[in-house]
Parts: sequence; C-alpha cells; structure tokens
Amino acid sequence: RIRHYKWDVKYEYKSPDCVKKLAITINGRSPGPTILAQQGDTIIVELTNSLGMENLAIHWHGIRQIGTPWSDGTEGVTQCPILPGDTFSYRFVVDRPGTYMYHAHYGMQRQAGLYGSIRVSVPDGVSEPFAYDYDRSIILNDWYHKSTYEQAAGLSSDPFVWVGEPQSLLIQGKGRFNCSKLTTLNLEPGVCNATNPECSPYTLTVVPGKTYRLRLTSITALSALSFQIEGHNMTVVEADGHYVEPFTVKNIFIYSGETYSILVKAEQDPSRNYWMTTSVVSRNSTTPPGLAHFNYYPNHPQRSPPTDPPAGPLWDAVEPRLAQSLAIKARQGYIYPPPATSDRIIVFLNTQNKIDGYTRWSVNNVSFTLPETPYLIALKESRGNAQHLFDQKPPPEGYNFTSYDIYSVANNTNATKSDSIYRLKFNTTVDIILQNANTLTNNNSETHPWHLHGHDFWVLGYGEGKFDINSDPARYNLVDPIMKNTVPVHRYGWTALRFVADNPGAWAFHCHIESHLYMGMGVVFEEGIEKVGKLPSQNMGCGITKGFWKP
Ligand SMILES: O=C1O[C@H]([C@@H](O)CO)C(O)=C1O
Repeated sequence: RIRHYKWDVKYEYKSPDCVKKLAITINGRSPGPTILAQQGDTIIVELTNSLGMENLAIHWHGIRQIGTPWSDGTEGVTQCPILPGDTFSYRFVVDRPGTYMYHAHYGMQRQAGLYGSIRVSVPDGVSEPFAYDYDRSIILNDWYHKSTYEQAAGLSSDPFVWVGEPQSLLIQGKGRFNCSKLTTLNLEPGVCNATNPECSPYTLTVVPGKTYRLRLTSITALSALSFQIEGHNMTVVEADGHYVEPFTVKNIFIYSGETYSILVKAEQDPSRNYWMTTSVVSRNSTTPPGLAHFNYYPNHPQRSPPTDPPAGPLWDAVEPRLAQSLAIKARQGYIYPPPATSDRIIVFLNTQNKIDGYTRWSVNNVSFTLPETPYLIALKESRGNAQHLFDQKPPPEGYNFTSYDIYSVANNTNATKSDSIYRLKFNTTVDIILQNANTLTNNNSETHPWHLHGHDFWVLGYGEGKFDINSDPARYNLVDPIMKNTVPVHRYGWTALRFVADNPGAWAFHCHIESHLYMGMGVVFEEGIEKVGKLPSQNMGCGITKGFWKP
C-alpha cells in the first residue's frame, strides 16, 4: 500500500510551554502529523519548504532505507538541502513494524520543532507477542526559548557560548514554563501566557481496567530523560523496533533518538487523575520536570491530580541507568543472533576538544565536518572526481590505548577537523566500541546517545572505565542482544556494538545531541556504493553537481 503525504513546512508562532516563540511546523503543527503505516507500505512525503529563508531536510529515524539511501534525509551526507520554495519527494518502504520518528537533519533545525512519530504496525493476520487494548504515541522533547540561530552562532564562536540547559520539557508537544521567571528574556506583554490552551497539559485518557501500549520517543536536543507515571508500573516490550524480553520498571530512562513501547494497565483508584512526568538525568540541569495527566475516564482531563508530581530519579545516579541498559534483551522467539565474530573492530574515543580556539567534540581526535558535496553524490556522481571532494585519508581506527587517560582533561592539541569517512567492505561484520572520556571540565564525563543511520546494530555490552580489547569481548552478550539504532554511552564507560555492512549507501553515525553533532561528534560510513542505483536528480544541485546543469 502507498501512503501519500503532502507536507508544508514553515515558521509559525507557537507557545508549546506558554512562551511565544517561532517554531517550525508541518501543516501548522509541531509535533508534526504521525505517520501511521503497516509493514511493507511505501511512504511518500512530498515536502514543500516554505521556511522562506532556510534550507531543509528530514530524516526518517529508524527506517533503514534499504535500496533508497537517497531518501535518508541527511543533508550533506545523502542529499543537498531542500531550498526555500522547493518541493522534495521522499519515498521509502517501512519494512519492519515498530516505533520510529522523523525529524529535521539540517543544521540544528530539529530543535526548532520539526519532528513527529512514525508507527508501523504488523501486517494483517500477524500478532504481536503481547496484548494491549489501545496504542498511543508520546514524544518527549526539551525546549529552548532562544532561536536555533543564536544557539548555533554561540557554539561556533570563540569565545564559545554554550546553549545551556533547556527552559522546558515537553510531553507530546506541551510543557509549562513558569511565567514569573520570564524577567530578563523578553518583556513584551503576552509573550508568556499561562492560560494559552496550547500549553495546557497533555492528557492521556484511560479507561479503568484497560491496558495501554505507550510508544515513547525521545527527540530531545540535549537532555537524557526519565519518564514515570505516578502509581503505575510499566512493562518494557519494544525498543527501536525490536521486541524486548519484558521487564517491569517504575521509571524508564530514555535518551535522545531512542523509542520504547511500554505497557501500562489502568488499575489504580479510578476516581482521580495521576501525573505523568519526565525529568532530566545525567546533567545537573535547571530544567523543571515536564508534567502531563494520566486521566482516568470519566474524570475531567484537566483536573490536577491531588498529589504532588513524583520526583524523578537522582540526576547523577549512574547505576540505575546502566542497570536498565543491561536489562534490555531481545525477546525469546524473536532473537536475531549476531555473527559470532567480526571482520573489523573500530574504537571511537569520544572527547571534547579545543581546535584553533573553538570548542569541538571529536572521535579519535578528529572532529567531523560536512563536505560541500554530499557523500552519496560525491561517491556516485562525481564523474571520477571523488578524491577532490572530501579528505581521502582514512580516519583513525582507535586511539592511543596505553597512554590515554580517560579520567583526565585531555591535552589533545593534535586534534583536527576532517570530512574523511570510514569505508566498509560490503557485507562484512563491524564492531564499534564507543569509549567515553573526560570532557574539558575536570571530573566530568557526559552521556552520549549514538545513532546509526541505515542499520540496526546488536548491543553487545556496556562497561565502566576503559574498554580492554583483551578481556572485555569475553563479556559480550552473543546470545540474546537487543538490536537498536540508538544507544547511550554512559559516563566514563564504553558501549560495544556489532552490525553488518549490508546496506549500500553512505550513512551517518553520530551523537544525537543536537549541539554535539553540530560541534563535530559524528562519523560517516560508506559501504557497497557501487551497488547504489541511480540517484534522483532532486538530491543534487549543490557542491559539484551545481556545474552539471546546462541550459
Ligand atoms: O558541549 C558541551 O559544552 C558544555 C560544556 O562542556 C562547556 O561549556 C556542555 O555541557 C556540553 O555538553
């Protein structure tokens, strides 16, 4: 079946947390429309850029784009940006059931509000390994009052201006900023309006006794989150489109770019409402929790619960977060075991660096920059000129394991910027070890959610401290590891992944924190480029392809 959408993308004033701000909308909405599809459907999104003065690209996060690498929507990697006024047609197949998302992948545009849910159901006649009565999508997000322009300019300035903590957390696009705190930012009357219906709390109405599948998606710019429903347990059943061996928790940790399905039964006292809350973990954040109503029918949806919202977990407790990461296993009966060995092991040391006075993030001391010609085009359509279009020197496969101290501020004066890429032999098995380290601040290491385009990977293991190639692989879970497309690397820890390079194209792999990617925290993989079909001409028009057009 073909599902055809026509989307118009523009800036509009919105008040998602009661504070009026320019937000990017799709057909007037942020979050944008939910894509509802069935496994095997073809999705066509005809996207018109009505932003007026800004380019655009949309990434379909979690969709592998098998056979359509040009529809991945990653500006600079798989396509030229969509220019103001232009219409671009994304076409791809949703080949697996599960919970996914879409969002802007141009500059730091995602955090201006361009995002939404993708929900792919199983084909008719196929049943899922768990039961529920109702299915709902909930997107968690953080929200800044400053514009993307101010933030991006600060990040690429010397002296560096950090974006800081977000002002609000949004649950399904709604939050609530305390207007009395809006003193210095903007004093125009009407800028903060606590009675604006746009920022009335999100409510999920439940029928007593019924079970709800909540598809949680985090699309935060910065924050790692905990999500909890007062007085209710939740059973985790899906992660990034893969069934999880069920486990029950009181709160779930979710990192930017991840999705989870949880089952919640409405089995508490039905005479009242309950809080759903989300709060920041892993950063000592000033951002207040986001609040929503878990509304037992027939109570009024906007009636506040009689209790105080439950406090989330302590922001700096790493143990429970690591424990959740370790608890996520593939569901019995749905295990796709990884190949027993790999052909190549690449270690990615994550560091914060100063390069020419600018604050950057690096992988193995190389900070990523995008080339003028997107890689897919450079590799496919450069007519023999690819070597001039990006740095051909292969980027490093690891770091100096013996001498590098991950617990100290690095003296990485040798760090560089580069647009070189990792070229993977087609159909080989690749292991990636994400190694965390200290930032430029003493005694500080941050959590980074890494997202891979075009593939799912097996999560083989997590550990604390420095990964040891001689002993740690013995701890890998090769029996029932979950497959995901986004995974956290915890502070001062490592995360080991395995994937098969079987999807012809050029694929980004990066930290899903918007500012960190902007500051260079990513890499690109190429595999099987010779198997990629002819690129649609709509992907071109920048870099070397500018010269292809003849009147
Ligand atoms: O990239 C970042 O920069 C700041 C800080 O390290 C320097 O101000 C921060 O918290 C980040 O995550």
